[in-house]
Amino acid sequence: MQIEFYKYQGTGNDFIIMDNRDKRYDSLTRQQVAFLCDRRFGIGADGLMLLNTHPGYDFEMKYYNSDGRESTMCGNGGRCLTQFAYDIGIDKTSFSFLAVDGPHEANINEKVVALKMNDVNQVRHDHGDYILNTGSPHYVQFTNDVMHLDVYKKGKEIRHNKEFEKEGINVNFVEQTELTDRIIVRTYERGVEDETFSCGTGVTAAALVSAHNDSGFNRVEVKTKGGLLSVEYEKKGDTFKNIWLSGPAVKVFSGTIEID
Ligand SMILES: N[C@@H](CCC[C@H](N)C(=O)O)C(=O)O
Repeated sequence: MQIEFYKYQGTGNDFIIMDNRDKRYDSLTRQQVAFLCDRRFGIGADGLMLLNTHPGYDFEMKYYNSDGRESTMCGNGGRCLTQFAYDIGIDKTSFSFLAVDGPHEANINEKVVALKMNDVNQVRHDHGDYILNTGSPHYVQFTNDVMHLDVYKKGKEIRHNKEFEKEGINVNFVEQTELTDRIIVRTYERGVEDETFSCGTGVTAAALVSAHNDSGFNRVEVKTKGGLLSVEYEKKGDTFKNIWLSGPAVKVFSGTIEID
């Protein structure tokens, strides 16, 4: 089968995207997705997305991790897919799309793609660390000197501990900088089973638990290995709403590939 693909990245979190409005890629197998995402034998990416149609929405997002399995919400993926929708002619600046965790809004403004995330109503406190779901499950641990941390080793340990082994969890290491509204985040992603350059739902989780205003509006700037994102939200206790994740989403290249 010949595949027409597009490669996008959002702060270095990279994705293969396929236009599936005519359903031609409906029967992709787990092995085929894993092959396409393989950085040596395939195209190479952290994940793969199909842009599907869905009544009442501009499009539907289907997301697979690089291990070939369909997974939960991907924040950078949602931002890249919105830019892709615009690039293929869905000519809007405000989109509404359906993802695995429900409806999302997204806006494009001067090369910044902003994605509205679902409200978060629960944060679990775990020995000074945090566990929360921002569309995907996240573990957040604060640390010093995050750029020198062995994220692969430490992230893998937490992801595979008894509690998380079966479902998996994404693990974020966060450094609070001297500026109250700026943090640095590095993430070990389940399903990639490695550190990625950025993780949108992870950055969101880290920004929520880094609030500098406990009752009201917050804006947190987040530095990742692949660039800068920002997260805006309203906080009341452990509930968060009007959460917007914003940053660049860029087309890298497109092409065709033959797969068995
Ligand atoms: N890179 C993503 C998260 C993708 C899903 C994650 N690997 C999982 O399976 O939970 C993002 O930008 O949010």
